[in-house]
Amino acid sequence: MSTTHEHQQHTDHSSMDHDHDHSGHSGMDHSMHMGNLKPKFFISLVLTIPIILMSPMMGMDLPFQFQFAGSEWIVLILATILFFYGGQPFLQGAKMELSSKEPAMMTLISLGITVAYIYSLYAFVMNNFVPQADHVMDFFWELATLIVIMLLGHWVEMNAVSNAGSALEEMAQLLPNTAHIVDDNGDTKDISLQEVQEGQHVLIKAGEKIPTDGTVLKGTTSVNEAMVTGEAKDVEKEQKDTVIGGSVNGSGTITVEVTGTGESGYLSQVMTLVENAQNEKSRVETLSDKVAKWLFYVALAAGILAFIGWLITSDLSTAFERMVTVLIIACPHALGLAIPLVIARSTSLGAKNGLLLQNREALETAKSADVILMDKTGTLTEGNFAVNNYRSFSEDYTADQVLTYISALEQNSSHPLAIGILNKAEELSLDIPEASDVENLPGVGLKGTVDGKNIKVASVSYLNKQSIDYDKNNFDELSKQGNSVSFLLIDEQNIGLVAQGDQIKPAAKSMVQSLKDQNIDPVMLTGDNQQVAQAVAKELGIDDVHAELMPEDKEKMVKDYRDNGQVVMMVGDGVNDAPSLARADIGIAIGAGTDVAIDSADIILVKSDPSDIIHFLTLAKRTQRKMVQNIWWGAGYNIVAIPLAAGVLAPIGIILSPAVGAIVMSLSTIIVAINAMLLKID
Ligand SMILES: Nc1ncnc2c1ncn2[C@@H]1O[C@H](COP(=O)(O)OP(=O)(O)OP(=O)(O)O)[C@@H](O)[C@H]1O
Ligand SMILES: [Cu+]
Ligand SMILES: [Mg+2]
Repeated sequence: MSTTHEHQQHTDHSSMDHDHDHSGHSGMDHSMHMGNLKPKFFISLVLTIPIILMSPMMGMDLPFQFQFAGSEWIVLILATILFFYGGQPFLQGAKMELSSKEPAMMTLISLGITVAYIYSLYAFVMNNFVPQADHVMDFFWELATLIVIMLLGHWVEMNAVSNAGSALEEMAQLLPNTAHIVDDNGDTKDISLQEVQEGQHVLIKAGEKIPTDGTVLKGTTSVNEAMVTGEAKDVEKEQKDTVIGGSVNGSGTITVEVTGTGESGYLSQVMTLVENAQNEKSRVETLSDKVAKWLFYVALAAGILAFIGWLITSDLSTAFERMVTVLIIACPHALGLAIPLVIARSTSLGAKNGLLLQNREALETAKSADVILMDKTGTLTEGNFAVNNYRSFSEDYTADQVLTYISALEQNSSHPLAIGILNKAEELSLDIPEASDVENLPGVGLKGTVDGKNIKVASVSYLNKQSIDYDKNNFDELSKQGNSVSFLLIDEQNIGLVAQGDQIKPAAKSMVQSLKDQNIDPVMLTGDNQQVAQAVAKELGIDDVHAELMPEDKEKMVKDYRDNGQVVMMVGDGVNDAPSLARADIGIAIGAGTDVAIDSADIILVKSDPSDIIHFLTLAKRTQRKMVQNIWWGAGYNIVAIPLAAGVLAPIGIILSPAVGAIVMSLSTIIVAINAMLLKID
């Protein structure tokens, strides 16, 4: 069985709105209902100062402390306000966790502060109203500092998380508010971006932000797409080139026809993808919540054990004190942050560098990748076909007619080969008839009806399979020169061919080498003919080549490798790659590819640059390292603190107080947060 890929459609924009208000996406499970912790932290801090001054820490009077008649009442009142006001976010979080029967971090914190508060109330009553009782140590000092430090920690955490999420906000701000619409008379008028519709003509002046996706009708310019695709170099644009909403126009003035606005625009789609990727955090949350749940029981058990142990070796009140201390100290704060912060950072870092992570699991799987299957056309090569040769084998048709018939079918295709052919037809100003009943033959070509004739555009493997004759010498010569050859069949008769050449992407060769250096075997899979495949593979240094594959063959290759126990990455762009992308352990789609491929993939290379595969591997490696580091920093605190608080080292005089525990906890939290932010890709 393959892993199920539960991708949300990247075309689902229900969560998008025109105002690009993404304030609610930071998505930390328990922080969502915590409100603004900043004022809460500062008010709690002010309340805490008199408590620290007037209440003994762990029963010890510190030099700066003072007491006067009735001061214990002030401490009691302040601590009560602090408990209900400052502790409210945690208590509320715990209520939610408990009502869903999932005790986790908030429950642990609440357990700590509630136990501290109630125990201190008990101490207060005993010390003030039961004259003959022994003095009972209260925990007001600890209660106050715990709440303040906890608030600080969560405030920092939420800040860190919303910073990680701000890649989305940055993207949202790329779009201007208005667009200059050009009407049929050539007059321009400014309208708000929401009102712009597909098909309208928009004027973009030098230096302005480009408001929508579109195709250039008039003018030339260079455009900075860095904020959208991460491509640092300016991109030259002339007639027919596409521009992306959110990129910045350089020195020229252009008029574009709008092809995508608002929600259908590229930028919105990218934002939806990022959002989906970030929402996957909730799954990680539950994972760390699971750990917290486990810790909750450990803390309870440790508390009870400490109670029993101290009851045997000491007295009841010490036993209570120790138990309370253990429960106060068990807060797994940093642990809850360890993974989500890294994922959030990694996702936004990826997005800024042209890597969209649709499925974060890919970050973890990447470390064990054994083999990478790569599609040729559009992935390793540009997919920018140019017709080098076209001819007729039949006396009834001229070469131009062959091209005309082929073009009639290709008008209905978005395959890279189709675009090359149509460009040629246009160059020759051929008059192309309409085709009807056009059907895509995956891995083969197209079929349809033109002028009442049954027409097919087919690959050489189809001819071989159907035993249709062709001039092998001529075919070999063309394909050895690197041409992809498509035949025209009329009523299954071989009428002619068109041969087109493509260029290898400049970054492909070094990418292949770098994969080999990382011990990931590069394999090329292509639907194209054997000779072209060999030529490209040789150029790139790929030894393992499989050509003339049908989409299902590609998928089967992926399956075979996986059945062999290998972890498979698959990179592709076309409809024919979609099944293999979904089947692979890590599916990587080329951003310029088809929507189906993009929807099936775990990762999208926005810039369509093969070297971003290497960047992804680097990002994955670093993310993994940070996660492990952070889990140790987070759990390390608990591993050390719980037994210390329970009094394991009491025989040699070391006992952890709740206050010191809280300080260490905050330190480990800050380390985890900073460590996550230090994740870089270069
Ligand atoms: N629209 C089309 N026009 C002409 N030929 C086509 C078309 N679609 C497919 N073919 C033929 O079928 C073959 C296989 O196509 P397919 O899309 O599976 O792979 P490809 O794009 O050539 O290569 P790759 O798998 O490397 O992307 C092509 O090489 C071509 O001969
Ligand atoms: Cu905490
Ligand atoms: Mg392809």
